[in-house]
Amino acid sequence: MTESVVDPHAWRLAASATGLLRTFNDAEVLDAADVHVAQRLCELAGEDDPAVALAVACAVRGVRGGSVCVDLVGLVADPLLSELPWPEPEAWLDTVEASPLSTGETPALRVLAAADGSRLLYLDRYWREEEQVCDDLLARPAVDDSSDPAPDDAWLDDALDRVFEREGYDEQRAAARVALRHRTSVLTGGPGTGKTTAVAGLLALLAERAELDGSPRLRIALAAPTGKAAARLQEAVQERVAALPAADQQRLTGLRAVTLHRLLGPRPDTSSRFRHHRDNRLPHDVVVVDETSMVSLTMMARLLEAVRPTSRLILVGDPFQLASVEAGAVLADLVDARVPQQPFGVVRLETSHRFGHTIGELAEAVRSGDAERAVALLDAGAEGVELVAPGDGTDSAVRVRELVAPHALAVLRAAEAGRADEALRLLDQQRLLCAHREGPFGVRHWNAQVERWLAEETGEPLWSSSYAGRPVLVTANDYGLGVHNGDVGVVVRPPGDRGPQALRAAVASSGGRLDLATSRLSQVETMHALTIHKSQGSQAGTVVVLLPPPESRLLTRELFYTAITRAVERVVVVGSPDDVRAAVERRALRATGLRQRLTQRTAKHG
Ligand SMILES: Nc1ncnc2c1ncn2[C@@H]1O[C@H](COP(=O)(O)OP(=O)(O)OP(=O)(O)O)[C@@H](O)[C@H]1O
Repeated sequence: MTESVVDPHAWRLAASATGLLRTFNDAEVLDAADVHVAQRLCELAGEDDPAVALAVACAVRGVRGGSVCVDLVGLVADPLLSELPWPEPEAWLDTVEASPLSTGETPALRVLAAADGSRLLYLDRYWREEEQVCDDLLARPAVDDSSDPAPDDAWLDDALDRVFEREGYDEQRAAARVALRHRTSVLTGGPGTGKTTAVAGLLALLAERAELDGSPRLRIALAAPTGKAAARLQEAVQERVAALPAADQQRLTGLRAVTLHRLLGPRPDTSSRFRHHRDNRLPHDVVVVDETSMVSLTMMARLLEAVRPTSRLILVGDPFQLASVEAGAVLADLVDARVPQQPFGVVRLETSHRFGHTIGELAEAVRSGDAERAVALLDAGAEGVELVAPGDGTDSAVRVRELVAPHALAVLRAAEAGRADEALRLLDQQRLLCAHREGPFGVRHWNAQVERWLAEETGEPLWSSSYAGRPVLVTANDYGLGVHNGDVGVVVRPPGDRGPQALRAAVASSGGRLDLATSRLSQVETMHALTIHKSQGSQAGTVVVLLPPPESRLLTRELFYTAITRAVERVVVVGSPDDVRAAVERRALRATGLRQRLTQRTAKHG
């Protein structure tokens, strides 16, 4: 074994940092990148006050963590950071507001004075994008102000009964009524609450309404932030549409889902602008966006400027799941904004139709932050949930092996025998999820561990990194091959062929099973274990979640909720009750000002 000679923290140290920036960089509150951006901006504006440089660095740090702004007063009050020599926050903000960085012709810093008296500090780009999202949302007319006829009640009752079964679909019927009344609607709900079913029914109603009005056939866009999510949306919508009466199916033929990037039209010269924008709007009458929690502020700004004000925009998602990789939490902001004038409709579907009762209760306890209830449910070990805690009589590692190794072995046996469909089906029966990539609780460690177990069980070492039975996760879209980032597959030995070159990859793509030479799939990772982030949007029969110890800052309530809600039938949490409590109590909250802006602006005009 060779020791790593690279200090993992070295890249975080900014050699040029002095004074306050140095202190905060040494304390690992600021990264080298935060320091460098702050130094550069201050230099350009001729600002030499170290407190202003610290404020800029904190704003950059916020964006790195997914926030679009920073509440300096809240940051100073953070008990974990209380040892640091913070400036007095209110005076600090006054200094920042008076700085040439804020007062210049093209200010780099902006401060939003919220109605609750707080002041939020922004880098200019995010301030403008948030302002634009707020403006564009409020500029979209509510349906009642348009020339559309209000949906006639008698027609609507009949139509709702036709597209949603009479029994058990009241939530969806109510959601469709709200969405029909608004140009912009936000349709939220946890996993399996029937959001896609509601969307399919709603589209059928809109298509029929257009026909009754003598309008041309509706142009409908279906989009999602990632290729995988778009593929799932298409599959789910097609499935739900196929369950509608024939006339509705006719009106909704040929629906295709694409990524938001594709919808907006990528441009070869820039990755931040698109072919469709304010002066070249999208042609669609209805735009449905799924997995909206994963849409960043920047992407939402691009979308809203491209959608025609008169078209319908339906934003679908679960605001409690992980937010976008880039900064912003637009869906959560829209749901939480207290907007008196209702410029958009917000509906939440509550009843999950996917998983067992106890998983639903556990998910709800985690979502609402009730750590003791979550621990009690897991401890009771009722139908569908199990806690594997250290020191409860069984060795956790033994229990994890009991759960994981037979499943990996079953996949391997099917793959060795060339039974690709069976191997893929088995793969979806179970997932091992980790919060981390590296370290003893990380994906890399557990992938190697499962491979060791497989070698022990079969008595044959796995000589190569590609072997029959290797589960793989596709990590990049390849439109030529028809695979998407997030698709899963298994390496399979074709029946009767023992040659080492013969291995094929069976991939479960949205268009069905693909059979590819393993050499053509370059962007894949072994998937005996998967990060919770990458599992977002997928499901498995049983989910085994490995909790890191409480001091891990990665495992948050939102991450834990996402992990649990991947399970259809059973959740096994491996960790102590204290690990569970720590996960439920730690929030991945993002600072944004959109809800304040929306509330303030609608109150002003109300
Ligand atoms: N009201 C209902 N009564 C019974 N089953 C329903 C109802 N609504 C939806 N379902 C079923 O529940 C499952 C999940 O529905 P759907 O895919 O519409 O949910 P979703 O919220 O879009 O899920 P996802 O978590 O994938 O976003 C489907 O099998 C669907 O047929």
